[in-house]
Amino acid sequence: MSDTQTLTRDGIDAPRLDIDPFSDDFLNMPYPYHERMREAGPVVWLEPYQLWGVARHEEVRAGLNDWENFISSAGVGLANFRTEKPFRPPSLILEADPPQHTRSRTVLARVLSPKMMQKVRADFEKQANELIDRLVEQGEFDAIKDLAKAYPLKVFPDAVGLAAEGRDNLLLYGDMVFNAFGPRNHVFLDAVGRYEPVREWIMNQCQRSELSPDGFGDLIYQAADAGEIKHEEATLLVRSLLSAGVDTTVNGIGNAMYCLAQFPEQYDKLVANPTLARQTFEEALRFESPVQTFFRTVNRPIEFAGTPMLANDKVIFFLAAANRDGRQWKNPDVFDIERKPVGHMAFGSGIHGCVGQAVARMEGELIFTAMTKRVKRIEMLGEPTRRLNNTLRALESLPVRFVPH
Ligand code: HEM
Ligand SMILES: O=C(O)c1ccc(-c2ccccn2)cc1
Repeated sequence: MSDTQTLTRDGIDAPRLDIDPFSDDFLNMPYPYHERMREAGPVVWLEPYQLWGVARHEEVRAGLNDWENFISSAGVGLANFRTEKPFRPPSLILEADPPQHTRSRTVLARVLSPKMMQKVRADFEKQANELIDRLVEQGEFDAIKDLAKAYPLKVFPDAVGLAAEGRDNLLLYGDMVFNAFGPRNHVFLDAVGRYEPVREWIMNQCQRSELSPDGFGDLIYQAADAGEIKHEEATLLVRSLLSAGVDTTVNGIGNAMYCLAQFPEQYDKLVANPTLARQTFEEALRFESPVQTFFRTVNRPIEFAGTPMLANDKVIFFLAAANRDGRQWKNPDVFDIERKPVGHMAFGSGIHGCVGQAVARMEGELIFTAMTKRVKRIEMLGEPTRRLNNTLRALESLPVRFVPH
């Protein structure tokens, strides 16, 4: 056995690939690797981590919709909670299966419903308009720090009912949460150093006493008052909002800004037809998916896409690969805001499909609508820099100029 060859399992009835989806090379530029995995077959065996990879749209969708064979309660990262201590107390919604998941989902689905969005839409719209006004005034700025981070960090914690102080901690926490789904590589270790000081702060913000009345957070505690869930469960569900509700939209908006800055003819189309704002955000989610991957754990011996799998096997679903699968999309590698990217996997699919997607879509729609009214052209002033994360596709900086109408 050469020291480079990893110890691998017999009986793998699928193409074996020596691809490490958490290497810097993969995280910096995943698309060639996605292509290799899609072309190798519907399911591949990734040698470095000894796990299954699914990269084609059809099989990603099918796997995420089969929650009984591909479970979440053993963790949706590399770690198997049946054999390893989770890095934090498991989420009562993400890292849960029915019936626990069902109770949590019912509460969060109500709090984050399109009906609730109508209640906060005016605030989100006012903040979007004021922010874009300021950035047009400023002219040159960093589209990540001054726009993609600034907007979600203002509107979402406001809606949750958080105090104004210390909100940058939400970015440190989100970076940690999404790194923790991956291996303990340098990306994770760098993040865990920054996370220690904020762990306690995050849990304090989830206490009912810290949340303003009738915000999203307080509404979760009201569900506990009504006996739907326990009060200690409400605290963890507020943590879910803080874990998943910021770093995701920051990168959804950040990646969309990069798409519009890279392809100015697409921005021209948006300016000519601002009703395409929502669809533009959707196409950016497909083309440059903020959430690239996550896992499931095989619950019992099964055959999936013709491949036998064993209980406790880990399966990684490449959402971003599914979103550029030529079996599903015409010209998948083209950013085209006139495409209707229905069926993309950026929000997942099935019972765990993103419960916050109405919030995310509203943030995207309002920011890009505000921009089209004021900004004639977005000019890139230099190359962006990337923030490597085990799960998220994220930019660190993107220097741009807004040219007003
Ligand atoms: C562009 C922004 C967003 C993206 C790309 C995104 C993506 C996703 C994905 C892929 C999942 C599925 C995870 C799985 O199947 O294991 C998910 C679940 C979830 N998302 Fe989002 N999300 C976004 C914004 C949000 C926001 C704004 C919130 C909160 C307000 C949120 C809260 C959640 C929660 C609580 C879950 C777990 C749902 C469940 O397990 O039933 N997300 N999200
Ligand atoms: O309930 C939580 O704490 C939580 C919920 C959702 C996520 C997540 C995971 C993968 C993709 C998108 N969102 C993370 C954390």
